[in-house]
This record gives sequence, structure tokens and C-alpha cells, in this order.
Amino acid sequence: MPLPTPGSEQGAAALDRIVQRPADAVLSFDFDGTLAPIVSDPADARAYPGVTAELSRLAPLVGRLVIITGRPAAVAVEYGGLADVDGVLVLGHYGLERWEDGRVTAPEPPAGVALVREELPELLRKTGAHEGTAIEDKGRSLAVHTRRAADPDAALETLRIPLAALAQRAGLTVEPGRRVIELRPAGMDKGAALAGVAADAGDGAAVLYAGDDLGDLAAFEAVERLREKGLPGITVCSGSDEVAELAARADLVVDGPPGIADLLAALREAIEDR
Ligand SMILES: O=P(O)(O)OC[C@H]1O[C@H](O[C@H]2O[C@H](CO)[C@@H](O)[C@H](O)[C@H]2O)[C@H](O)[C@@H](O)[C@@H]1O
Repeated sequence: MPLPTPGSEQGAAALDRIVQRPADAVLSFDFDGTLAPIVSDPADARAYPGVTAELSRLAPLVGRLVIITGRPAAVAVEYGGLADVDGVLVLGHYGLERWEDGRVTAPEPPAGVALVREELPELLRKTGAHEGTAIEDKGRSLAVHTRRAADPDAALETLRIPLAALAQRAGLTVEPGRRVIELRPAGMDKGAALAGVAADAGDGAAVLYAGDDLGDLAAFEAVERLREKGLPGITVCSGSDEVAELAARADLVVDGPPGIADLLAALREAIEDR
């Protein structure tokens, strides 16, 4: 399977560097919408067929394989079958949680999370949340999903202002995403998480980050900052018709999780054949 050609020179140079010097590569991926297809119930999300096996083949070939997700790390590990991927690092809650070798480390959630947990059901009732609106309690944060409403976008719009007000009162930050608004602890994002991993990898690192949603923009920006410092970097958008911003910014756009699965296989083959 041929490697796709990135639309930018910097992206092409980074992909070439990753193939030629895989031991210096940091390969990083978002979970939902990138490794796993979007489904209507968040509890039903699973890695796209073949993705976990391909990650397992790539892991020993590259310097660092990282999943950076808004999910709790252990949930991404379970839904992605990632415990079978040797040496993978999973950063959950936008980088607050670190899962490695079966162990999770994370700071205690701020008190605002408990406040949101207590007040959210009543807020949804009072604001006339559309039928199908659902709360996902992730322990260290809460998400409000509207994908199962008859008009998911209208349902989300109804909630934007009240949820922002609640987040402000609770001292949390608002994370908008694909038919979801999350209220989560401030002070960490996928960009800071990726920058930390890249720093650990050292000055010779080359970085690939693939994502599909607005929360991945911070990681795209981190790749752009690394490039300004001279490190090769490539951004990949797992494309959908729900998020235009990421595709416009990416060095390479592939066709959702099936396209990511093909990219993983092509990258592994190119590394093996170099
Ligand atoms: O950073 P990610 O790994 O992409 O996680 C972001 C959020 O993804 C999940 O929600 C999204 O996927 C669901 C399952 O396909 C879908 O139903 C929902 O509409 C999407 O927004 C997850 O439920 C959130 O907790 C994650 O933060």
C-alpha cells in the first residue's frame, strides 16, 4: 500500500524522516473519530477493525507511540484494545491522566467537577434540553452529548451559553467537540500533552499527530511550534463532514478511521521496506 502524499512540503519532509529514522519518531493519535469510528452511543465506540493490530506492529518500530484522548485513559485502553500494544502511552482527559503498562497516574479532580455533577441534570431540565441529550460522567470531567437528539446541532446550540456559565461558576473550562460540550479541568490540553512527549523524545524527534475534532487543534498547534524549532512534524486530519477547521489546517487529510487504518499499514510497510 503506497504512503499518501502530504499537501505541504513540511509534512512530506516529516513523513520521510519518520520512515527513514523510525526510532526517533513520535506517532500520536486521538481516539474517537480517528482510531475509532464515531457512533451514536459513546459506550459503543471501538477501534476500527485492524487498527489495534497495526498499532501493535508499529509500536516496536518507532520511538514512541502515544494516544492522546479526551476519554479517561483506561476507557480508551479498553475500547481500543490498547493493553495489547506493547509500550503504548495513553494520555487521557486531554493529557491529565497518564496510562502506561497498566498503571494510571493523575491529579485529583478539582472541586468544580463535583459541583457540575450535582447541578447538570437540573440545568438540562431548566434549559429545555432536547430529547436525546445525554450526560457522560467521566469522573474527572463531564460531557453533554446531543448526537442522539433529532436535531443534534440545534440541541447543542441551546446548551452553549448555560453550560459556559456553569463551567465558569465551577472554575472549569469548556471543550466543544463533535456534537458534545465537555466541562473539564483547565490547565491542560492535547497541545501541552504532545509537547511534553516530544520534549521527552529529545531534539532528534520527528512528530506525527492525527486527530479529527476541535480538541485536536491544540495538538496541531504544538506540531507547528515544534516545526518552528526545527523538528520535523506532520499533522493528519481524520476527515469527516462534521469538522472543517481541522482539514483546512492539516498537512494530510485521510478518509476517517478507515483512512487512518490504511495510513498505519502504509507507514509500517514503508518503514519495513526502507
Ligand atoms: O479526544 P477523543 O479521543 O476524540 O475523545 C473526544 C470525545 O469523544 C467521545 O465523543 C465523541 O465520540 C462518540 C462516540 O463515537 C460520539 O457519540 C460523540 O458524538 C463524539 O463527540 C467521548 O464520548 C468523549 O468523552 C470524548 O471526550
